[in-house]
Amino acid sequence: MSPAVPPALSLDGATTRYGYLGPEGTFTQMALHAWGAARDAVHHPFGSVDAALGALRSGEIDAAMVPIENSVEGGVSATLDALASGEPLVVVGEVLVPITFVLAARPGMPLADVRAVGTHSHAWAQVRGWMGTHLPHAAYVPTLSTAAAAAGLSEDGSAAYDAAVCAPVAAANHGLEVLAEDIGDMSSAVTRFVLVAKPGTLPERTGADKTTLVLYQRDDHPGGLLELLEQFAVRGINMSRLESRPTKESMGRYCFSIDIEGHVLDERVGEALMGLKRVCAEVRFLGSYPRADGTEVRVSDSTTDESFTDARAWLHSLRGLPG
Ligand SMILES: O=C(O)C(=O)C[C@]1(C(=O)O)C=C[C@@H](O)C=C1
Repeated sequence: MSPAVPPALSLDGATTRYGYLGPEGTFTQMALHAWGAARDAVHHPFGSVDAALGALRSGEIDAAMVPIENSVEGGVSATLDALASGEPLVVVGEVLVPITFVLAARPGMPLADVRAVGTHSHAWAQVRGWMGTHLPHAAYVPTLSTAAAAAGLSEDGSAAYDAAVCAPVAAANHGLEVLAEDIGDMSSAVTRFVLVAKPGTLPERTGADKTTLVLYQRDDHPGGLLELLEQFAVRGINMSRLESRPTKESMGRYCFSIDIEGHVLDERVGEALMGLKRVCAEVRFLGSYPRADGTEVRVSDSTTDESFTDARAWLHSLRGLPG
């Protein structure tokens, strides 16, 4: 799978300070390498998504690579929630990384003796079937990342688990022995990562773009979600992700985290955003950026830029205004 081609950003490769969910050996670090971040740039590992995005907000780093969505387990709540509130941040690019897990332990540990396994919650969800078959009695110990689980085994022997589910590179980095390879339940598993920056960086329109939004409703009423979605439907905009997340203010209050196909500079996307601005309590624009898979957006004749500008010129003529 080919990684995203970095767009023209004001993030200059050699001097950019990149943060990522670490430590070394995470899938997130692989995403940063696949993005093409210059090896001589600063690559700063953080212990959590919140810590990486916090450092971005405080100006300690210029951009952060974080996981947002996995093809097996779905959205990464820590990322969705950190982007949905607080000081605004924007996505400037995405990377897709194929996910392959190994089960690794200190040298000499037989598989039959593994009583507890440490890993990231998203990784555990992707190996549940394998664990049920091969280690049905093993307890699960959550760690902040898959590489943190591997690192824990190589430390002073105090880890609360005997084996880690991690990337092959993390096992190698820590001198661990691989007890089993390719233990993911879905061999096609992919995680989507986003490079996040402060607002002010708008990647160029490529014709193969995505826009990410978080929508807050004014109130709860029949057809409320339909009212939001029809803004896309009537303008021929395809949605590629929709998730509801609690606003955390009270029970039953949700916001909607959405990816649509297209760029904020596309007329149809701009018109949809204006429609949402009218009907929502808040529209949080989380960026327009090139799709990692490069698939061009299919646009019907009635929703091209030209059809919108023609219609606007026609309205202006009815109003006696210049085109
Ligand atoms: O723990 C890691 O290695 C990560 O990069 C995090 C993460 C995730 O949040 O989904 C990334 C990819 C895998 O799906 C499992 C864990």
